[in-house]
Amino acid sequence: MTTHDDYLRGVLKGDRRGIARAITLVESTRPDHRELAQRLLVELTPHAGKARRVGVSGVPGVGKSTFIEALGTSLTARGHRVAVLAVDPSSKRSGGSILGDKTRMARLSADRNAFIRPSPTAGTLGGVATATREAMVVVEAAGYDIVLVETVGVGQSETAVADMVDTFLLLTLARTGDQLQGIKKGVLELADVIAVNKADGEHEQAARKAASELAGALRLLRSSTPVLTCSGMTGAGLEELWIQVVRHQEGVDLAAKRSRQQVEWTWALVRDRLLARLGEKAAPIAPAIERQVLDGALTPSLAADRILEAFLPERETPSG
Ligand SMILES: Nc1nc2c(ncn2[C@@H]2O[C@H](COP(=O)(O)OP(=O)(O)OP(=O)(O)O)[C@@H](O)[C@H]2O)c(=O)[nH]1
Repeated sequence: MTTHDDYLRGVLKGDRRGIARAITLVESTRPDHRELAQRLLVELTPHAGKARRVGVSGVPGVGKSTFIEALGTSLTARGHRVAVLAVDPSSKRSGGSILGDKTRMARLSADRNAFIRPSPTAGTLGGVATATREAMVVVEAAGYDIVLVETVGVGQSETAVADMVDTFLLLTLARTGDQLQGIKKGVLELADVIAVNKADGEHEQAARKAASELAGALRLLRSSTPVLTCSGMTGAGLEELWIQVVRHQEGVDLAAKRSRQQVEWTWALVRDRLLARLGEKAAPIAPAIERQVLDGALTPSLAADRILEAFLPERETPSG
């Protein structure tokens, strides 16, 4: 049986197998594992926090794997240690699109200064995001000084990733017509740096034009988010892009941003767990109450009180 000290030593030694085992532990939902994981995280935390944390987002097909492989190898070539984590609540880990999948980043996964971990499969976004945040503590304590967190450009996972990184990078593609139309507005607000990817060969001109249009549109929105072009395939623009990432981090109060993220994360966990427990407690009475609402015997407001009464020992609900 692996003890607390084994996990701790494995991670601090920076040994890949030890890191992988510790991440498996923090991803586990078994109560005894959770307890061991939290003890481990408390001890690892003082060793963590020294990495640059960068989120990488973009719709499927934008070229994230190729991009991360190219950026990651250029960073390890400059002496960095790069960890790639992922948040993809839909991942099944058996075929299909699994973020952070090693087979999609063959060069980087063979690089001894890189560590790639696919998205945990815990199910809910909250669960997956929590496991990834905890994995970030593990890889940082193990000495990785750059953490790239990949996410799919769909659903709420981008917000979850933006909440755990210092800089959120949005990859997009050149499109004809209105550049903003193809990008969800909320995601634009999350982005600290935007890059029009696949700016190579015959696409290069279109990518440049798209980037300048997008920059113009952002200026109208009073945003100063830098917009660049790059190519994961040729490596063009990656150096300038990394300069912008570093510049962004130098321009914000990182300590304050991370403190805010920790507190927000705490409350997000409270909400998640409260809802989960409420769901468990309410499960036996829920069908009957729902039926009464549908029959008109209960108003939704009274029904909500009934459900909360099953959860709270005494009537402490804020409503009426
Ligand atoms: N021309 C060009 N093609 C690229 C570039 N990057 C990726 N591609 C191609 O675009 C397709 C998708 O690239 P992937 O790197 O797998 O990325 P993705 O589709 O975002 O996929 P996931 O990482 O699975 O989300 C592949 O056919 C790549 O060969 C690039 O910089 N230039």
